[in-house]
Amino acid sequence: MAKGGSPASSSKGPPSTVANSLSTAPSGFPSSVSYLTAPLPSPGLPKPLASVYCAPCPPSLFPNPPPRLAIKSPTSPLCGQAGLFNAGSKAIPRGTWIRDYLGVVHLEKEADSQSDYDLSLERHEDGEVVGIDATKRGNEARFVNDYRGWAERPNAEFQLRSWEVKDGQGKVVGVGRRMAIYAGPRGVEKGAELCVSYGRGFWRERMKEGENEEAEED
Ligand SMILES: C[S@@+](CC[C@H](N)C(=O)[O-])C[C@H]1O[C@@H](n2cnc3c(N)ncnc32)[C@H](O)[C@@H]1O
Repeated sequence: MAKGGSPASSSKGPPSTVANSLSTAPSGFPSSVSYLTAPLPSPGLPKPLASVYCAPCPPSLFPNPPPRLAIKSPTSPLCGQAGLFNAGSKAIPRGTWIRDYLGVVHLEKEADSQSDYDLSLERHEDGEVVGIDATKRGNEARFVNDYRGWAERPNAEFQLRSWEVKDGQGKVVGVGRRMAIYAGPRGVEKGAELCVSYGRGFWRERMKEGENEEAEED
């Protein structure tokens, strides 16, 4: 559902209130889903990958303070579902980091093909695809809907976010990577529902599943 990009950060950052304000679930977060503040590794995820994709992000390395969000009934006609809204007092400016997409990080062979909350984090040169699934554990990012069918265009986008942790001598002692939601080129208006593009591949798979189900019913 997501593609990569890569705003890397290494030293500059907002005040440490960022980590605190991300530590509690926003209003509307379902009690049936465990609220995460950092991704979790699946049982089969090799340790070197877990150290990159699941390490907590040092508070000083978040790109900006997290905008206020709410989970509510969506603008779109998605019956009984929820969407993610800008609940702040202003528009979210273009390029603002909004949230990391948190969930269980896994290899492709562990992917749940029925999941509505699984996205591709990164494809490695050896062909291995690392995914992240927020079905049972995640954060508010799991509620972002696709723009198709109800909005003219996405107002937000998925991008890969990377950081480096350095020691006192400037030597890199750790790296981290997350799939994150950023405000799109026109920003996100006050009160607006956030929407992204999941990518055509996501919907193509859905259509195939629908066709298979219909064929089974015939
Ligand atoms: C990551 S979840 C998004 C949050 C979801 N609305 C919820 O309430 O949990 C992805 C699922 O939302 C639904 N969805 C998101 N955007 C949609 C759209 N534009 N049209 C139809 N269904 C959509 C689909 O069922 C999709 O599998």
